[in-house]
Amino acid sequence: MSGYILAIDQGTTSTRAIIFRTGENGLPEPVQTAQEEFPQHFPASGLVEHNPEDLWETTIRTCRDAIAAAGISAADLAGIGITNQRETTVVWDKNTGLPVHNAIVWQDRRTADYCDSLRDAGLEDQITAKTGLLADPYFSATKLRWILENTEGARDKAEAGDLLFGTVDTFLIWRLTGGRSHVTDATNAARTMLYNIQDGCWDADLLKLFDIPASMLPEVLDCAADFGVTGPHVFDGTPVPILGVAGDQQAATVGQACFAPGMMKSTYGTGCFALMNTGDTPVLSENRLLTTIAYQLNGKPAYALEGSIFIAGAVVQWLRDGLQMIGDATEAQPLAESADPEAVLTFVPAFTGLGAPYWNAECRGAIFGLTRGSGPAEIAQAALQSVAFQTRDLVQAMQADWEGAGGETVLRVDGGMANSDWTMQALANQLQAPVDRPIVTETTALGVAWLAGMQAGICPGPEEFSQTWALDQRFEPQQDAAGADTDYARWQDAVNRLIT
Ligand SMILES: Nc1ncnc2c1ncn2[C@@H]1O[C@H](COP(=O)(O)OP(=O)(O)O)[C@@H](O)[C@H]1O
Ligand SMILES: O=P(O)(O)OC[C@H](O)CO
Repeated sequence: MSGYILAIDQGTTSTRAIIFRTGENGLPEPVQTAQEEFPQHFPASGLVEHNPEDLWETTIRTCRDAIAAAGISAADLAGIGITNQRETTVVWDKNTGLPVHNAIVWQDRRTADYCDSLRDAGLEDQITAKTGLLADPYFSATKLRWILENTEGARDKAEAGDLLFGTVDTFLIWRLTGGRSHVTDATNAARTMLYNIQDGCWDADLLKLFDIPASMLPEVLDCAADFGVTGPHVFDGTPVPILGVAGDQQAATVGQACFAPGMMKSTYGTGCFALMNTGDTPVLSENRLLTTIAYQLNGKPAYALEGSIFIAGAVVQWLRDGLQMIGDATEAQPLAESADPEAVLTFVPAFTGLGAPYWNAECRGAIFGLTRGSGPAEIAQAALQSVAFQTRDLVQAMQADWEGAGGETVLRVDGGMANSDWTMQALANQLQAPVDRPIVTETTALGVAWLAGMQAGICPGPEEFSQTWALDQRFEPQQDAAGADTDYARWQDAVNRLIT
């Protein structure tokens, strides 16, 4: 059966709407994309906010633009899939529909001191056992608590049942359905630090710990489910069902067809997120990785180990916007290739601290080894190489954590920065393992389009879908292991200097 699916990918720096057409083989193929960047707000060092109205308006505009550009109408859509930047926290008044504060973005570190106090009080182990996460400002719970504590009148309104909480998927669905659906999926819930991934429910102890009224929380559904139907305000009166939802990194895991335990993907967008499927058992990390839900179908969660790096493509954005060394992200690679081969700069892009496996919220970025000869090319090369070193940190931690990660590791890559061949080659060199880039690198949107298509009955099940995954290019290691280790030791030394 064929049909059209609209995938909404609400990311950290831009919103995309992509129309997929599902052909006879069941593979949703992208036919049109509309994309809009929106403003980032940095009220102070380490603070990152989005205006929720920007998230909503770019969503609506890109959806309408993509539908028009594809030459179809909303009535042709079998369903909508939504994937989103995770953890970012929105609180709104259910009576007015208006947010009470800007969205606090996943990168925001304002609750670092509070997280330190949780650790000092010995509460991190309990949090990890229940949620698979660490006591870090990254996750929604402490951001939500901060909004209730610091926004005038919010606590009282929340206690009275007037405020709703959501990650970005939930906020968009609430708006799309005209306030009729207050829902999320298990993958987004798993990033809040309020959801018990072992028991599959909001955790009463954690709600008490963070002082969050249960009435604020959305209902948690599978990734392929009936999330609601768009109201008449969205597509000129045509109702379209929302049938698939997953956090963007989990959607990419699905889009990369990492359905078997041991399969791993890494997505290079603003940050970098590596997820390894560990099957139906949550593997608790001993190396400061996260345990999360990769996807949940028919009430059954598949778990993953996750390594989260806060700055990957964002380092290229900094070369472009901060240093104005390049005019476009695609110029980073040719610039890096022109670097002096003898230069050994080491760039630790800890602009908002370091994520896995270090979890240091206070440290900030640094470039080591600068000489009079260091210029834009050498800095660009070190910036791209930092992504390879950070991924090696994660992959090594996964291998140490779980025996299922042994054997030959093949990393499937995607996201904007995966388009840089130089970076992907540096990655294969550091991992001493192949790196596979698929033809469709819009895996995030693909994953959620497939989830929605499966729920609509126009896409096949996981097995058939995984057979449609197609390789664009495999990067094999070209550097010997000793050389790669020497480079990596330089990185480790640089990180140690920053965090000790
Ligand atoms: N050819 C390229 N080389 C290096 N970095 C790139 C390239 N193309 C895109 N990027 C980087 O990838 C990121 C965009 O990727 P994308 O997957 O759209 O991210 P997000 O969903 O986080 O907004 C940007 O940070 C950009 O700097
Ligand atoms: O917007 P992205 O693609 O950088 O993804 C953000 C992550 O979901 C944050 O956990």
